[in-house]
Amino acid sequence: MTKPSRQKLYTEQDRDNIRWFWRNYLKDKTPKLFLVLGMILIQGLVYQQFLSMTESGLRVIFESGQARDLAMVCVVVFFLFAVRGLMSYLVPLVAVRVTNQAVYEMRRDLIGHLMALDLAYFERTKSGEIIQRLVTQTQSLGMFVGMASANALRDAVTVVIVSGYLIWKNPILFATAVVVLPFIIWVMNYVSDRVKTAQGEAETALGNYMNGIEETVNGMRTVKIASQEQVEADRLMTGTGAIRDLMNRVQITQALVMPSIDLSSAFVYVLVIGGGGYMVLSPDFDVDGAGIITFLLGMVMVFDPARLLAQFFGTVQSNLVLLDRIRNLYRETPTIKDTEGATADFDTAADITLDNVHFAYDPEQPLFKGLSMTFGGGKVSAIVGATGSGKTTILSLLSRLYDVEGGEIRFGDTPLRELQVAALRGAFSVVAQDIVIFNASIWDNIRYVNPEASEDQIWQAAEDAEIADLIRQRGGAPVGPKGAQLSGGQKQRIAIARAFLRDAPILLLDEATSALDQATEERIKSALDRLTKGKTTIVVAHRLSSISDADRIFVLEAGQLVEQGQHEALLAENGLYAQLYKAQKKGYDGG
Ligand SMILES: Nc1ncnc2c1ncn2[C@@H]1O[C@H](COP(=O)(O)OP(=O)(O)OP(=O)(O)O)[C@@H](O)[C@H]1O
Repeated sequence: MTKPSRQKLYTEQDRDNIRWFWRNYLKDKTPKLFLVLGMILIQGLVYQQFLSMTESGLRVIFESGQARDLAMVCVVVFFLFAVRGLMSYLVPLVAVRVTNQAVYEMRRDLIGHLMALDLAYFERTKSGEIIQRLVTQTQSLGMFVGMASANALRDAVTVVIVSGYLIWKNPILFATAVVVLPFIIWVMNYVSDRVKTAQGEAETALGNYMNGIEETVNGMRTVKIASQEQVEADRLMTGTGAIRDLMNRVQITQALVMPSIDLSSAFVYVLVIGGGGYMVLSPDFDVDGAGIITFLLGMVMVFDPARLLAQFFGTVQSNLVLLDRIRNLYRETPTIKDTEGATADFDTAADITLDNVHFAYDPEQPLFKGLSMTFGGGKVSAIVGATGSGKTTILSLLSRLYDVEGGEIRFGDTPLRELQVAALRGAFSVVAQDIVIFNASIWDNIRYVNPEASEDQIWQAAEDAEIADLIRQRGGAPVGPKGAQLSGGQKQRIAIARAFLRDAPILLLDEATSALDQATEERIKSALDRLTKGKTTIVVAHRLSSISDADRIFVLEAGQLVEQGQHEALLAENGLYAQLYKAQKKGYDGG
């Protein structure tokens, strides 16, 4: 039976992550890092010189030398510490810039990478997790790399230089003093190991917690109407509790470091005083009182940085976890991107054909198993069908929010995959079901799709979408997060105004007028007719009366095209379309 293997402290993955971090965020800062290193070396040397001066000073005292010599020693010691003080100021000054620049670059790259990822990634990843990476994890990691590492390096240099000096002065005494080293190493290993596991769990818990906050805040309307405030509060509190327990675990484990070091230092001092005292008293050793006092002082100087260094190694593990989490995001790669030789040049007025298209969100439940249909260029096509039949998905496939898994979509003769993604999407105006409204003025919300548009063009788009009066009323007031201060119909009119303003050659209208009252819909319809003129338009609508004059109507049922044709012909066929139409008509007539 094999022993369960202990988690390795530095896995190959960690090493790879560190190399990646170095290459991307530190390598170009090498001159600054060398500057920091140089200043840190000076700090270490100051301690060594201080020890040597102290020993001389003590000898002056013990061996009743000149008071002038003593004054000289005092001046030099003061000067040495002034130099160390200056370095202590300059090191963070440089290190802070390195840190903040690294955080900035990390965030810049993460944002860039995030923007390139497929929509599918955002549909399966909790937003809390993304926020956490962009906000807290990058910050902590940057702080660690910049400040914490500079401090650790200073401590390490101090430990090495002062220890080196002590070994040179008295190797036997030094050897006696370091017998506690294996114990310290064991404690550090134990702590690091546990911290690493707990930190990983704590990060996950924190991500869930942030996500919970996001969901609750966004869903506050539903939460309140359903009187679920307590349930939501409890859910968040469960997350908070988990974080508290995990952070306790991390920090309590880390707290083991200090007492073990204190205890070890006590051991060391006793050994040095006992052993050193014996050496002074014994004629076999050439050691005097000044030498021993200086040695003890040296040990004190080593212990503090050693203790900080030990603590630092505790935090290395948690930061390796953070580094891996951030790196993980880069392991997500976009699949929807320009293929080699992709063209921006295609006939936007051509027929759009779905040829034997296969697609599944979930491999277990394929949605389209060989769907074929052609949307006439410059014509109005409508897609109807029961909810969940795949109407919106067709629109998403046309704009390559997802890729088809089989078959092909073509614009004229050009396959969709051979088009540059940006050029393809630039050819569409979309009024989607889930309208995204930003917390800015209505005006800015409309302009979003075409920042270059002139004031007149924006007013015209607003007039066409019947939202101009509201702009005049509200002025520049922001509309609340996600447009919370607007009605559903007002949001829809902003979306329609955007479509007017964008004026792209292909128009996708997904339930574009569903939230409007019949009177407004009628008014907007004539504007929409103007908008769709000469454009390839694809309309998804539940209200069949709104699409009855479409050039072609496609009827979908569970991902399959069951009927197609014009309104009158479909009614005459007396199939699914006729059934849906009659049912709706009966509903409207109140019969
Ligand atoms: N992002 C997604 N991830 C997984 N499944 C999805 C996703 N979007 C839609 N689906 C599923 O795919 C099917 C088709 O969805 P689609 O939105 O295309 O339907 P629809 O006909 O537009 O419906 P509705 O009329 O309700 O808007 C549904 O069963 C839906 O649950």
